Amino acid sequence: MKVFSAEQISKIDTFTIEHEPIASIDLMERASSKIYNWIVGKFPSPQNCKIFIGPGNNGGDGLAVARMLAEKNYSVEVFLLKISDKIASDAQVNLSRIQNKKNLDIYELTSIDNMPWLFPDDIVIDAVFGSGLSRPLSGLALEIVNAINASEANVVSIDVPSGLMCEDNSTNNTRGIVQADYTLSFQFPKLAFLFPENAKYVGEWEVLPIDLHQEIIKSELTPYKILNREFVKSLLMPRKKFDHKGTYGHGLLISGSYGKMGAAILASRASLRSGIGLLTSHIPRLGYQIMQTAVPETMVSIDRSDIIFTEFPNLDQFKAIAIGPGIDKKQNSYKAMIDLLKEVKVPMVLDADAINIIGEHPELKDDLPMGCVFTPHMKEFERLVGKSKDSYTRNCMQREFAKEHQLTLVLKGAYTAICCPEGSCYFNPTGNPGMATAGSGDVLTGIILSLLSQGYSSHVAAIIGVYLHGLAGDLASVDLGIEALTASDIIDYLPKAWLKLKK
Ligand SMILES: NC(=O)C1=CN([C@@H]2O[C@H](COP(=O)(O)OP(=O)(O)OC[C@H]3O[C@@H](n4cnc5c(N)ncnc54)[C@H](OP(=O)(O)O)[C@@H]3O)[C@@H](O)[C@H]2O)[C@@H](O)CC1
Ligand SMILES: Nc1ncnc2c1ncn2[C@@H]1O[C@H](COP(=O)(O)OP(=O)(O)O)[C@@H](O)[C@H]1O
Ligand SMILES: [K+]
Repeated sequence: MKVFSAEQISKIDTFTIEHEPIASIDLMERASSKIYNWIVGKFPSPQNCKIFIGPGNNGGDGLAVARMLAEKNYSVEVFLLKISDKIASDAQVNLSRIQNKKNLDIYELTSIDNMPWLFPDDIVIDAVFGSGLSRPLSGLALEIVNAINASEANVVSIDVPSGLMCEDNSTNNTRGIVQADYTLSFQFPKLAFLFPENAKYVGEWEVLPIDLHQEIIKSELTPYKILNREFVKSLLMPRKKFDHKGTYGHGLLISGSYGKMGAAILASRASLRSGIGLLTSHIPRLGYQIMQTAVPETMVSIDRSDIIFTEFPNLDQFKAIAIGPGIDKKQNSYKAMIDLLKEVKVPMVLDADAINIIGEHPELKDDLPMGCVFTPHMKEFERLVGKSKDSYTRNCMQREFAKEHQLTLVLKGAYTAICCPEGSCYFNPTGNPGMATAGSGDVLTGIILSLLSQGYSSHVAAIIGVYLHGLAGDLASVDLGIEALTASDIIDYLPKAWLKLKK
């Protein structure tokens, strides 16, 4: 699913009106009826609805929803915010359509002193500002938003929580944004919904399709997309009857150190559960018996060091290499990394301490081989790329870094973002907070190594890997719950995740 900017959404809106064609008031009616249906589905018995209306088309939607709910015997109070002399023309039409309606009262809000009391079981519908917000809230709008946030009512925001910019909130007034329980976004999610600091404003969000014109949706370009199963499935390469293990490549996994052999085992097991032909796990000497016992399917390459990574085997035989899970960042490991980066000629995944080593020795960024995939979590990202004060800025830095160094940069978390060398950014919808547990990142590294070894290109391996990893976590959480989930469970559910992805 594409994620467009507010400016693009307005363009798509205009194109739809001209080319469907449909009158703008009828498009507003179509959009509003989707909101109405959702509200009636969520709150089926008629309740008190307090609807706050701004001067633009978002307010127009709120007025149309008010009429529909009143006709369904909900008790509706409409509050018109007097913050502008202008009112959008379709909003004006919808205002005239609710005059003298049964179950519906209209009030003008000229000052915060007229603010109604909001009861916990009220449904507050926030139709103050949508995608046309042009500046941070101030004055009456700000006071009303604060009063809504101070209440315990159920808050449903139409299209966007009022006060939230659709993309960049780096200079916004964060105290002037509605904290919705539910946000119902027309046709597409907004980029801002995918950033952690905005979760408290957006609440649970849903996309309501309103049949905007497919032609422009297809042709309009955006760097931002949210992954879905159909797209990820379309990237899979079929396995053929006469394929053999050589077909699916030989991967080298450099992982583990004293006290962190578990990372090596998790990554190795995940790799083998993701279709790799042959796997060699390079580990410090102390891990030999552990690895041979825990993961009999892998071959083992032993470092001369008992406890850390200091050397690597001949690389000629490997189709892809992963380095990082549990390796630590001792001086000799850093030295071995320098040599490794010089010698590698195949795609490579760098995770955990491999990223930290590069963060501490930025000159290594100039030696990165083609086709690298980096998989940092937030802290590792900061060490590699730098600090940022908000997620939008971080995402811009991420895209820039991927372009500058021609690599795939995966920033892990909820809605993991995968930035590709040519500038696109995919957000992953699978996964859950149960995966916020030790070792789950090691599992992802193993999966991506496996896909690279099978011949998937770097960004495709990252996309499939991240989606599959989250899907396995989701399937595991259905059976096991969130609290008890471990990284090993994610591996155990990879078979089911593959089946579900290919279904
Ligand atoms: N996507 C679609 O296809 C469809 C979209 N639809 C709906 O349209 C919505 C977008 O409508 P919209 O463009 O009229 O903008 P909206 O957010 O209502 O407000 C703009 C007004 O607010 C004002 N204003 C802005 N910031 C302000 C501030 N801080 N403080 C005070 N005032 C401020 C601004 O004034 P100005 O910036 O010019 O001073 C202008 O008057 C969209 O979210 C969705 O709900 C559906 O109806 C149909 C299909
Ligand atoms: N709340 C969440 N929602 C979705 N995925 C999550 C969530 N928390 C963590 N994850 C996923 O779990 C993995 C955690 O990786 P990481 O932090 O590197 O763990 P570790 O270092 O312990 O292996 C990432 O793939 C991340 O996307
Ligand atoms: K709104």
